[in-house]
Amino acid sequence: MEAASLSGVLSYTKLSSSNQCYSDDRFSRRIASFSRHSSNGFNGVNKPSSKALIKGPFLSDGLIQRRNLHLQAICGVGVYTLGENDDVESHHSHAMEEKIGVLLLNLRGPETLKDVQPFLYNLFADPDIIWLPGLFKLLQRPLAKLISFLRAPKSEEGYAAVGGGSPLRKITDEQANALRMALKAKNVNVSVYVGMRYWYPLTEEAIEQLVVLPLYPQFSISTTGSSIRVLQHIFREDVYLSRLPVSVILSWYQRQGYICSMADLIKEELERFAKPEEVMIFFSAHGVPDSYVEDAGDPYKDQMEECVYLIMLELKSRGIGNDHTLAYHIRVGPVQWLKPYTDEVLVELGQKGVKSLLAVPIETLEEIDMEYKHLALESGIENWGRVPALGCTSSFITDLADAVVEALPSAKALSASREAAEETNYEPVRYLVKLFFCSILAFVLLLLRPKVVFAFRNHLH
Ligand SMILES: C=CC1=C(C)c2cc3[nH]c(cc4nc(cc5[nH]c(cc1n2)c(C)c5CCC(=O)O)C(CCC(=O)O)=C4C)c(C)c3C=C
Ligand SMILES: [Fe+2]
Repeated sequence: MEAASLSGVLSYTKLSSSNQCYSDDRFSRRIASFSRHSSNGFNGVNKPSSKALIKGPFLSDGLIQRRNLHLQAICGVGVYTLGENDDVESHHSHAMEEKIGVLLLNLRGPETLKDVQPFLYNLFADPDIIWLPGLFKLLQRPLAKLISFLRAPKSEEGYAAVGGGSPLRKITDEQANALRMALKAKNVNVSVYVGMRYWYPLTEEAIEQLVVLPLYPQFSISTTGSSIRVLQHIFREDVYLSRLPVSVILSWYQRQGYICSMADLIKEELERFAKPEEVMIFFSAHGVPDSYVEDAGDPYKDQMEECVYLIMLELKSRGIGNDHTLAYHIRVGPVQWLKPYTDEVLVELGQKGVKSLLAVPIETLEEIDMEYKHLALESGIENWGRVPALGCTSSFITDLADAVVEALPSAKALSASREAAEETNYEPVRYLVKLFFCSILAFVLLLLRPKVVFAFRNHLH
């Protein structure tokens, strides 16, 4: 298992659809609601921290070298904590007796169609999602606005087809509850938090140790990485949090429990076909731009390929030797994304005479069923099946609970106090220069708007 401590849980706050102002780069504004599933059944929202972050509104990260360093720091093998202050004692003993919190990180999709554009804005305003070079970074927010408006109609169509909103929040809440129960069954009493907003209940409840569990099996800079980065900043702001022993589970795609649960689901769905042995197993994963992998060393592609290999190995050990393919969906903007692309592969498979196909989505993207099923059937595939999401499958949740227990001994304070962080990060002159350039560029962009809109529209649709 790969694990580390904090730094980005909050991008799930960032991706919140409910309030566009969270996209403001000040982390304090990103702290919105967060819900808790604890033994006493409380599930509430608290007011935001009054301790706003003092950092300048533009984060200084973004350079590829820095990203590489960041990745080196957080992609180690084994349970690893990101504590920056080596003086802080690591807590290896009595973990079970301490008051433990588990923080689940997941993307919070738009809950209604009205939320789609603000959700997209928050997503594109994230410097870990859209990387702009040099001074172009100053355009992040105006560009995010523009792209979100252009992309919104296509996204809305997708969400309208699945009931008008993302099911992720509900699924994550259910998983939180199931995980708490699974840990209780192992005699580990925890409070499980979802989303990571309003950090203060942790303080109020005197949580003594925290495990951060992103609900992404594979690590990517744009998901777990982004979240961890933001979380780390937030923790620096608070004396209590900066000392809290924390471990982060960076990825869990290779865990036996996850692999076996996926194999179980695939086997079950294969059996529904008239000739299971002739079915092509089609893994479809969310894409990332090529540059994430090529230039910044994002391990996502390698981890995805290894994950598919392990699932197929498990199936083979059960006597299932079907053909399989891995492709990537979601492309945004005029850059190369991981290939092969799901839509292209489906057409090719149909043309090659594949008649039966079982889609295995690695994330809960409902468009697999809508858009891609339609495309597959049009391309000559006759029998379509789809593996359901793992959701609260008990073998899967039990394995996540084991992952939490295994991560406990490695918890270590995040530390690096706010004062220290400010010294290194708060640069008022730099901030003012950026603000100045940003205003000019935003103004120019507004003047050019019709042309820019036209150019982007061609790429986005
Ligand atoms: C713009 C770039 C994007 C990157 C990079 C990216 C990485 C990434 N995302 C997920 C998981 C999910 N993404 C989801 C929706 C979604 N993602 C993007 C863009 C990027 N994602 C967009 C524009 C959207 C909205 C849908 C659309 O317009 O097509 C979802 C679905 C959430 C839901 O509402 O249910 C998930 C899950 C991963 C794992 C990842 C990097 C590996
Ligand atoms: Fe995405």
